[in-house]
Amino acid sequence: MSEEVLSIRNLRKNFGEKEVLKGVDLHVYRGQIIGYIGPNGAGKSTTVKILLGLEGDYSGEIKIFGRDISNGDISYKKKIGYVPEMADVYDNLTGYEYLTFVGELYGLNHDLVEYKAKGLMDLFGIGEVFHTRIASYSKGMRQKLLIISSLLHNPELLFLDEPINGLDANSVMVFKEILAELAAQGKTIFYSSHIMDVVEKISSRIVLLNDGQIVADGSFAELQKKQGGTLEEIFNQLTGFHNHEEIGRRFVSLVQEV
Ligand SMILES: Nc1ncnc2c1ncn2[C@@H]1O[C@H](COP(=O)(O)OP(=O)(O)OP(=O)(O)O)[C@@H](O)[C@H]1O
Repeated sequence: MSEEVLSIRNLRKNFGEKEVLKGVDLHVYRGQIIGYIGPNGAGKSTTVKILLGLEGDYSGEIKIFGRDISNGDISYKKKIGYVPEMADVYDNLTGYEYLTFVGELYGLNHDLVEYKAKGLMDLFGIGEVFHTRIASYSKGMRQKLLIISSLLHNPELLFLDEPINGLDANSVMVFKEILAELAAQGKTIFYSSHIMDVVEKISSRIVLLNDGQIVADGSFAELQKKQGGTLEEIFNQLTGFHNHEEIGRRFVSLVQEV
């Protein structure tokens, strides 16, 4: 087994009275692409925020790169990249200004960041807006900028929350290649999404969180062997959801009441 990058033991988290994470155990190894899925409100973002040190007050043990993250040493964050589901980018900056700012925060030399930022924007098809203000970027362009900013410092561990939001079909193909190549280079990727067919294709391992607990953990082939069907069907079965047709009918029926 290759190097353990992330280890979570009996992770529990409450918001007030509500227990949101109910004893999560997870061990992630170098080069894995983890598809981290689950219903709305299952606790996926909460897990990721705790791992990133953005949310505290949890119980259990978390080790990243072999070190307990509660020990006050935050140097592990230098080797992490993060694409949040929703991010405020600085609209008044240009792509160039934003990326060089982020790169320099990571301690990279200005010329190197500028070179990488321009090259990565060119490759992602947005090079022509390098010196244009972000305020005028389309949704997909902003998303590409976020992806690039998460990778400038060549992180070992990447957290991606709905990273393909707004990306067109061609860009999604490029992005899938980028993920496969990063994993082949030994990077570890934690990928949260509700787009099941993409998760099914890109993940080397799928972890399904339901109501604060892991209810499935394995490759798509392994899950399919146990449950059968597509990942969407496996998701429906394991989260006990069978009444979409009835809900859809009742929803439209209520819409029609005027
Ligand atoms: N800051 C907070 N204060 C109180 N409750 C919170 C807070 N953040 C999250 N929660 C609650 O914790 C639960 C898990 O939320 P979380 O955002 O982790 O879910 P998720 O699995 O990421 O959902 P989604 O798929 O909708 O993004 C929800 O019930 C949510 O209301």
